[in-house]
Amino acid sequence: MKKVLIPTKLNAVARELLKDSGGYNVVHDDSTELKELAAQHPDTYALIVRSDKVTPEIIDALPELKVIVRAGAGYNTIDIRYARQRGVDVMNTPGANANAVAEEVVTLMLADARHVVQADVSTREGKWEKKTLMGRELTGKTVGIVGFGAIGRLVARRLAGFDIKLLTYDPVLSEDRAEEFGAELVDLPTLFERCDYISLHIPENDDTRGMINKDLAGRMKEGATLVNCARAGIINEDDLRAVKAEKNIRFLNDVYPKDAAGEKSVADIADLMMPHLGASTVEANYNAAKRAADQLMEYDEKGMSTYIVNRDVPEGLDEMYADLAYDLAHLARQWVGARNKLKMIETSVYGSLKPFSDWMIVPILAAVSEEFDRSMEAAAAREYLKDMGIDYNDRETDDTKNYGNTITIDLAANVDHGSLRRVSIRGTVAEGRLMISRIDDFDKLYFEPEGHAVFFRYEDRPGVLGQIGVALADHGINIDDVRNPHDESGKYSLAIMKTSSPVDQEIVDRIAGEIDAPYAVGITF
Ligand SMILES: NC(=O)c1ccc[n+]([C@@H]2O[C@H](COP(=O)([O-])OP(=O)(O)OC[C@H]3O[C@@H](n4cnc5c(N)ncnc54)[C@H](O)[C@@H]3O)[C@@H](O)[C@H]2O)c1
Ligand SMILES: O=C(O)CC[C@@H](O)C(=O)O
Repeated sequence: MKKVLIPTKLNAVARELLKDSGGYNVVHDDSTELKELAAQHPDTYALIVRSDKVTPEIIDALPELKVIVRAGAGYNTIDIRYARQRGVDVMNTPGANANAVAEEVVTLMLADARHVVQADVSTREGKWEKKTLMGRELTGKTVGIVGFGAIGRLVARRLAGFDIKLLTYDPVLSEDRAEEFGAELVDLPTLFERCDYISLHIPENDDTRGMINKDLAGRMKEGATLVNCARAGIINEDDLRAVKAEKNIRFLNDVYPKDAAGEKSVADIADLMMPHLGASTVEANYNAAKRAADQLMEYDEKGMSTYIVNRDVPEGLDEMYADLAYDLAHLARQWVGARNKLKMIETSVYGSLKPFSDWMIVPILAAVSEEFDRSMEAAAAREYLKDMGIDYNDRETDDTKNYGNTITIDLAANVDHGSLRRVSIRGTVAEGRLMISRIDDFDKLYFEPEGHAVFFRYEDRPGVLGQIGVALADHGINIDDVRNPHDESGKYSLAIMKTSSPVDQEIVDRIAGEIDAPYAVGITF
């Protein structure tokens, strides 16, 4: 029998279903540390967790481990890359607790608007504070939802009865799809400027960490409310602190860097705090537990699952080419504007990579969309593209061009006033290194996508490189490497500089303004 370890408070339905199937020996213990349990049960085959941290040490302590099931949505607590290295599949149960979170968001908004917590305390104290506890109504307000996935969409539906004006921002959402939910798709700054309530429903990852910064918080309306029932890391706490008092912002919070008792660093700026209770309803706990058990049994029956979030590259493909596709798409996404709505992806895959051209959409989509992970499947990627209204074309290629094993990725995204911004980037692997060989008309670049870099495309004239160098130096940024090719017409130049540290897009945009460069990107590979 396969041993399943459930080291967390999870509805007993998971344990019962697995036991009843006759194929599993289940250890369900929510009072012992995971580290200790791992030492006691080294023969564990499957681990079912909630927000428990699954580190390389835990994975190493379980040599028989084949699968980890996250009974929930966010899997930022699991080292999925290390799990892959160890041949361990990781699954989540997306959507199983979405309604619980959506209801928590509405609860927090209403509780704060009507001072429920203070009113209870003061009335119990014998006070009668009708004047100071004057509330506000949610009805008719403008609400912005950042991240229009399972939870974001449910928040929209649950709030519909309040006749709100709904705005949303999600880089992979089409206008039509947003409209189906009665939402207007806007860019992030607009959402922050126009909304009375803003609710965050995005995953925490390398791209979203610290995303809610001083610039965005500073755009909020006087007295507006920010709700975070997603992950703590997506808000730059100090930036929010800096603008909160000045703008009289309300901040309602469910999530923290660590899921544990003790002082909370946000306590001084949060107006309402919950101990990560978003998914903590009887119903959600049941749904997530049942889904975890069902998915595990289905995985064992079929030997695979569409819920795996850390799938590997296909057999026969050198993983470096998957990394190449990812890096090319990552740069292309910044080039067309990371926040602009993506409309089209086209690829040309040459040489021995051709058999994998279909699959390449996986790392490409992972690079351009936060919602997609490199471990997901190509079929899911195509489904996703359809859902998001993104055209995808894997072009016929002609090997007489002698491009060797190269990949070209073209992206197009909507910019302001409905026009499209396009870019075409080609790359290869040479001498065991990733190489970007072409960006639009700038050929033979042989630039290694590694570390931090800035790109400026401008009309060629003397002195521009110096200007960029001085501007970067003003911010304490050193230049490690410079390329400065001309395009085919000789009219435009591309300044590519590797830098000693990351360069904020804000600084890049400022320099771009100074040197009149319409295309300017700061990137970390
Ligand atoms: N408080 C809780 O208890 C609780 C419970 C469940 C989930 N969560 C958190 O909420 C997150 C969202 O959950 P979900 O089930 O809706 O996930 P989901 O994958 O269905 O939706 C996430 C959405 O965010 C969008 N997105 C990604 N990056 C973005 C960005 N930079 N800007 C705007 N949108 C972006 C994606 O395109 C996607 O549509 C989870 O990742 C998890 O961290 C918290
Ligand atoms: O399991 C929990 O209680 C929290 C889960 C939630 O944050 C999730 O990402 O699904």
